[in-house]
This record gives sequence, C-alpha cells and structure tokens, in this order.
Amino acid sequence: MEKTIAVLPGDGIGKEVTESALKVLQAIGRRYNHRYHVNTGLIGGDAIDQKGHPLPQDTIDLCENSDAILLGAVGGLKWDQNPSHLRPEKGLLAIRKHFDLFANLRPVKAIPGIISASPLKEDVVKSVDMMIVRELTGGLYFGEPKRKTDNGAVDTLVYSREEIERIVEKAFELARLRRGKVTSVDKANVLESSKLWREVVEQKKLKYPDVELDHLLVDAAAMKLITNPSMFDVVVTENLFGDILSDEASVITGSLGMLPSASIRADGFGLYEPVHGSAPDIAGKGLANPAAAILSVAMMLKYSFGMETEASSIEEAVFSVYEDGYCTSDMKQDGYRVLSTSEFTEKVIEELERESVSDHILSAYV
Ligand SMILES: NC(=O)C1=CN([C@@H]2O[C@H](COP(=O)(O)OP(=O)(O)OC[C@H]3O[C@@H](n4cnc5c(N)ncnc54)[C@H](O)[C@@H]3O)[C@@H](O)[C@H]2O)C=CC1
Ligand SMILES: CC(C)CC(=O)C(=O)O
Ligand SMILES: [Mg+2]
Repeated sequence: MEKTIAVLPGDGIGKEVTESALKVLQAIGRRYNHRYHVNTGLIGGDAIDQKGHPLPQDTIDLCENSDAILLGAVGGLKWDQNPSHLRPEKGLLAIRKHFDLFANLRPVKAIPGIISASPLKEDVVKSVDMMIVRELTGGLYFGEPKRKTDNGAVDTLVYSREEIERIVEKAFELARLRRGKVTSVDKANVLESSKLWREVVEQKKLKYPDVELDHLLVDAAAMKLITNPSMFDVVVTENLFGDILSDEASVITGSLGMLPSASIRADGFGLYEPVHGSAPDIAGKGLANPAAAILSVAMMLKYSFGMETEASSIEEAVFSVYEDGYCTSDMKQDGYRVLSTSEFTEKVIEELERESVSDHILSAYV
C-alpha cells in the first residue's frame, strides 16, 4: 500500500510533535510493509515569514495532490499583533474551508495506565469514552460581517440548514458505530442559530430511531463534562462550542497533549492534527507530549485509509508506554519516569516493533 501525505508542521511545538508523528508513521510502514511518501509544506507563522501568507498557494497545491494532511499547530506571540489576514490561525481556518473539512472528530478517553493524571476523581473518569463531533467550517469563525474598529467590533454566528444537517447526520452515523447515543449541545434558549440547530437535530432523529438523543445547553454541558463525563457517547455541537468544550474535556485524560483530531469531509479526505496549539510556553524545550500528534496518525489510518488494525496498534503502543510507567512532563505522576518528547516517541516505536516481533512469532504458529 502506498500513500502520499502532506505534512504541515506549522509553528512552536507543532514542529516537534509532527517529527514524532512522522517517525511513528514510518515505523508503521516498516511493520505493515506500507510506503508513505511525505511532502512538507508551510502554514501559519512560518508561512507568513517565508511567503507573506498564512496559507500559500503551493501549500494548497501540495495538499490537493496528497491522500491526507498531517498538521502540527500554528501561532505564536510573534504574530499576535499582526492584522487579522496575516495571523497564523487564518491559515488553519483557510485550509479547513478550502477542503470543506466540516466534520471535526475529537475523541476523549481515559488513558489506561495513567488514569491518575486526571485532576478528576478516578471513579468519575475511569470509563470515559466520548467522541466530540464539532462543526468546523461554519459559525462564528467564518460568519460575515466580521470586523473591528476603534469604536466597536462585530462577529457573526451564521449556520445554514444544510451545514447543520450534514454534521448532525455524521454524528448519528458515528453513534450507530459506538454506543448509540447522541448529545446535541447548543444555546437554544438564547440563540436563533441554536434554535434552528435543535430543530434540525430533532428532524434527523426521525431517521435514526435506534439512536438515543438528548439536548444540553452549552453551559450545562460544560458542567456535566466535569461532574459526569461518562454520560457522553457522541457529542455534536457547533464550531465555537466544540472548540471550547474539547479543550475542557482534555482535562479528563490528564493533558491537552493527549487529544488527537480528525477533520474530514464526505469523501473521507482529511486533515489530522492534535487538538492543542503551538504551546509557545514550552516550545523548543523537548517537553511537548507527542501523544496527540501520534494518535492523530492513528486517526488518519482509520478514517482516511480504513486501516483499523494499524490504527489500533498505534493506540495500543501509546497506552503501553504509560502502562510501563513512563510519561511526559505534562502528565507527571509519582512512580512514573518523565521522558522528553523524543524519548517518549522512541518508547512508542519500541512498543510497535515489539508487537511486530510477537505478530511474526504468532504467525509462525497459527
Ligand atoms: N490547531 C492549532 O493550530 C491551534 C493553535 N493555537 C494557537 O497556539 C498558540 C498558543 O495558544 P494556547 O492558548 O497557549 O494553547 P495551546 O494549546 O498551545 O497550549 C495551552 C496549554 O497547554 C499546554 N500544551 C499544549 N499542547 C501540549 C503538549 N502537546 N504537551 C504538553 N503541554 C501542552 C501548553 O504548554 C499550554 O500551557 C496561539 O497562537 C493559538 O492561537 C491554539 C489552539 C489550536
Ligand atoms: C485557530 C483555532 C480555531 C484553532 C483551535 O483552537 C482549534 O481548532 O481547536
Ligand atoms: Mg481549540
């Protein structure tokens, strides 16, 4: 099997964790005899500095000619005072819109082997396994008018029925493959866009009588994520709410550095990136947890290439490192040895290669 991957490291720790992700991807290639052709492109602050645009045309061309996109993160203090069109984040929003990557999947699971890294009580988090489905190409981040003057500013939260229908359909379909429950999160007691959201969800429900549905207002959902996170199977919500709730949900795992994401469209083409940002506060120090980027590779193999076995082997390898008593500094626990980004990555690769040997031995007998 051969695939071409566009790799966009971006800024800050995006570069560091993408390096880890690529090492694991090549280890998967060795283990399963796959060939991954990697082409690297510029996005975000680096692209502004080198090309004068947060998403240069040659990066778009590179991605158009690839089977999937792996992205690190964008942003940094250096560009925070830039005019809006020259902020790194615009590059990320632009690539999502360009490729119509409307469905952002953010899985949140308790991490076996280091449950205690969560600041929440073990009996609250131990069985958590949710999928946050965030609408990614509409809402407040893209609505017009969007402008600021000295005397005021405006952003516009707009959704069409079709934009809501397709993300809600995705959520119900995913719920059928999981535990059969959708929780729709909105602010229907105030926002007109949420009132339409809730109407569409109720209409879609009629097509999925086998799927359980409940609605939560976003403020109540934020509270439930802490008090009763295991109530959630699939959570579907709009762009801004999903952005905020997924960072909050990362607490359950013990670190934002654990959360991968898939941003996909109807034909399965996708962009895979950690939920976290460029973390300028720890960039360049070898402290970044690469797990989110590594698990994003697993999501790419699963959602864009249908390689469930290969995806599971990455997840098992990551979890094994924690079970063996290792972690990165963000998950620091008594009794665990703290590893640097590269040391943690090497441990994951060792686990993948160890499993490979055991597969080989097993295949000799079955
Ligand atoms: N997808 C993307 O490219 C995103 C970009 N950003 C950008 O990132 C920059 C920094 O934003 P922040 O609000 O600080 O968010 P952030 O997600 O970069 O960091 C938040 C906190 O989590 C920690 N953290 C994040 N990832 C980590 C990892 N892998 N291992 C260990 N610790 C980790 C950071 O050290 C920081 O204390 C900004 O320019 C922002 O616009 C923010 C979120 C997502
Ligand atoms: C530029 C931001 C919207 C990135 C972010 O926070 C996210 O996608 O989670
Ligand atoms: Mg975010």
